[in-house]
Amino acid sequence: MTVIEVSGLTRRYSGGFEAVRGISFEVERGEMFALLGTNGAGKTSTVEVVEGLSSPAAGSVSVLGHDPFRERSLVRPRIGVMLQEGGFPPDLTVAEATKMWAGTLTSPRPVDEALSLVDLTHRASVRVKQLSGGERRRLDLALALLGKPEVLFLDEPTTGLDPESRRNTWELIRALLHEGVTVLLTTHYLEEAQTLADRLAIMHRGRIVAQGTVSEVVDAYPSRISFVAPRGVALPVVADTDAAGRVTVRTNNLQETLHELLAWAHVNSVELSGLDARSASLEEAFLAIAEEAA
Ligand SMILES: Nc1ncnc2c1ncn2[C@@H]1O[C@H](COP(=O)(O)OP(=O)(O)OP(=O)(O)O)[C@@H](O)[C@H]1O
Repeated sequence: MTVIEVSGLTRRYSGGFEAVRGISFEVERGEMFALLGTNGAGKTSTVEVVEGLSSPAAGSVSVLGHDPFRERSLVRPRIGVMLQEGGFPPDLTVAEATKMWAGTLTSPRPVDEALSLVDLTHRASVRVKQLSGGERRRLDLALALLGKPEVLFLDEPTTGLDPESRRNTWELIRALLHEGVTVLLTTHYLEEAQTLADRLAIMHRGRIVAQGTVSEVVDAYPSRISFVAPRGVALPVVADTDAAGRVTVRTNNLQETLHELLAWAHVNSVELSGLDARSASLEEAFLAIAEEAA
């Protein structure tokens, strides 16, 4: 079932600037779709329209089968938005802020449950202003989850989190996806998208310049094999060697090239020290795409 459908979406600001220029993507139930892009690419401008905060200048958006702007009252209770800085009176405690937010919802989770999901139970009686940056981010997530949303909008959900909290948040998001929650993620943190997203789109200047599963996007970029070989040996493959003698081979067929190299090293008794072979990362693909697009 398609939960989010964006077709030919264009968003224009007063003054005529087109921040989003005819983009299309779909997100299925229980799937995470990540919107990535350079600064000013149009991610926030897109997400705001999908959340129903603004109407498109052209094209259409559907969330859970409804127009999120014109039928906002039907869509809003079923979505959760993780805001950047919830904007609560800083003197409220964590429990009070959560309770206050719960008061605006029709059938919220119990406050204790929402806080426990994000590991903030032990901080329930602390004032919001006394939380660390990472704890505040987790409170923002608790508030987004309070209404048991079917669709969750996450904007940089793990910024400022320490590695353990980040892992825990990823686990929580995975569990939500498993339960069938649909997630639209925007992030600059490419490892997060690579780890969690089923599919993603990379935006640049209002357009989608690459879209697909992580491997579809990444596979278009060469894998890399590197090692240090004894000086003077003639390698069986095309390679670059840096001043320190480290050899880098780029290939579109990692398995084949690696096999060829290892067979050659074996037959010729050549030691490839510090051997490392890896597919392109999402970060490398992103940088290459951003460079090409610019
Ligand atoms: N209210 C506005 N009026 C006019 N232009 C705007 C407005 N809001 C955003 N823009 C412009 O629209 C473009 C897209 O901005 P947007 O915030 O959607 O990008 P983004 O991809 O979310 O960027 P970032 O990664 O920096 O958060 C930018 O050029 C921005 O300056």
